[in-house]
Amino acid sequence: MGLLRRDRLLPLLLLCALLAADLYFHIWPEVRRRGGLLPLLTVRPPPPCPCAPRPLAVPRNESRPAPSKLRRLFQHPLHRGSPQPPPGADDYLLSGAEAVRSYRRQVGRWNRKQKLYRERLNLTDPDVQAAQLNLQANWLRFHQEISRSGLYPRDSATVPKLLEDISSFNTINADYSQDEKALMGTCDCSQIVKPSGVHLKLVLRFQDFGKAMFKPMRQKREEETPEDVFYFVDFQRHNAEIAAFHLDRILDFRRVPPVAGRKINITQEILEVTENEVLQSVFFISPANNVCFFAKCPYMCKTEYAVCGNPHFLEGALVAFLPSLKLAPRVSVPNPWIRSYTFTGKEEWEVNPFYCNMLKQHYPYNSSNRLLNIIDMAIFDFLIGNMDRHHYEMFTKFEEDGFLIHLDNARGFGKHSYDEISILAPLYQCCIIKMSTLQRLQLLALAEYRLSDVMRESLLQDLLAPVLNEPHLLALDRRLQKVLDTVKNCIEINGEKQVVIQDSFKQPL
Ligand SMILES: Nc1ncnc2c1ncn2[C@@H]1O[C@H](COP(=O)(O)OP(=O)(O)OP(=O)(O)O)[C@@H](O)[C@H]1O
Ligand SMILES: [Mn+2]
Repeated sequence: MGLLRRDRLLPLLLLCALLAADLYFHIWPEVRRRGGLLPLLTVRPPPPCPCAPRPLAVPRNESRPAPSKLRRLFQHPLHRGSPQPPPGADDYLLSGAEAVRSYRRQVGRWNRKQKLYRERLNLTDPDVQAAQLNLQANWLRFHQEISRSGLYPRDSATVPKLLEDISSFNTINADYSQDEKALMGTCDCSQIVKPSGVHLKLVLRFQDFGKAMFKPMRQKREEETPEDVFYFVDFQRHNAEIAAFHLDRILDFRRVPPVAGRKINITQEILEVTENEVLQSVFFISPANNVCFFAKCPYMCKTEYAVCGNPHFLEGALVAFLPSLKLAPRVSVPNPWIRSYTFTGKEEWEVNPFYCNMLKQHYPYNSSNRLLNIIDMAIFDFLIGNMDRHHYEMFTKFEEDGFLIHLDNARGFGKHSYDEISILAPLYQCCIIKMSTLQRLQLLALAEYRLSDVMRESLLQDLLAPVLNEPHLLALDRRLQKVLDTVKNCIEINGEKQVVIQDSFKQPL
């Protein structure tokens, strides 16, 4: 036998043949295409020619990212609005000291409860540490920065960090939300703004003691809501929650709490951290070996209402939690343009062409910014295609003229090929709009700041990008044009002075 045995020689020959084939079919054509071997080895710039024109100030560079339309939009004077005085102590939702005291007590209660729970189950994991309140935590800053002007300041440095936290932090607890507990009779219902329908949403608590509402994926981005589905039985869409937050920020409303998308390991981040036995009991393994959980509800608890990981990971939206109702009470107000939640019913606004005139006679729509705020909300809902705005919430601290909180946008972005014009009823029936809103909408209709472009760019920041598919993005431009046409119509009939309302004196900070 020589140095190479036959059984070793064969693979070696095969390798040589493969290398030769690669050389012949791939490398050599490339060498020829580039004009010989030399350029492959040394890529030298051509010598400068003294007679050549000087390069332009901004040389064309393929790798340079396109200039950010979003950044330019946020810097535009019309988008920024007129300068406002900085908020005073009374303009903030929370008193800093009181909030910290309350959260400290909450952390103390949590640690005591944890200790009892662990003792009861004889759990002796040495790694478990008591929770601490970090005064620099982004969720706490977010709460402290809520003011009369909105849920966060215009140039908030906290929001991007908070989004990062909720899209990456480990959870230390998972539970049903208070409104779902109310349905099951396990909490004080008087504290609940509105007991709600049963969906698969959960409240997750993170390692820094912050909380977020988790709304899991129920419908893929590419699916459109079928024509025959009523809006009130339509799915909740996690991507709609994310996109609505970005749109709200682009419109500078700042009335939607920060939302981030994320893939959650439902076994580790929910099942293994929850102490709620009911929640533990709704987990199961599907025939395809995926971990799933279903909605626990008083009437229909079927596996058809389940969501599943793949096998553990499930996409969802995480909505940053607002301060508790105890710390910052909120009221829930029925939307005057509420829809009938039956198959055949009609509400008064649908049959009475003078509905707005009638409404304007009555508190609170007779003497405040409230009607203008409702119209902002209608424009927002029309853009996202949300017909499910039955109520809106407000912080009681900010009284009549406070901003409306646009919670729950999960029924938006259902149909991209259809525009539900009746969502704009508040606008075309009242024919008024805030000047600041109109100016921002007009900016977003210009090619330099096109709404679909800034939305596409903004949504790229999310882990679940692309959050919206192209048809939904393009629908935004089409709908924006319809809003502007509606305003134009109003102006033609009533005159600009009647329609476009200077709101800067009341415009939040
Ligand atoms: N980010 C949040 N922070 C604090 N509370 C919240 C938050 N999001 C929602 N809630 C509370 O939970 C309630 C239900 O939330 P949401 O509407 O998003 O869920 P839902 O399952 O669609 O409920 P519904 O059937 O009432 O529409 C809200 O009315 C609100 O009081
Ligand atoms: Mn809802």
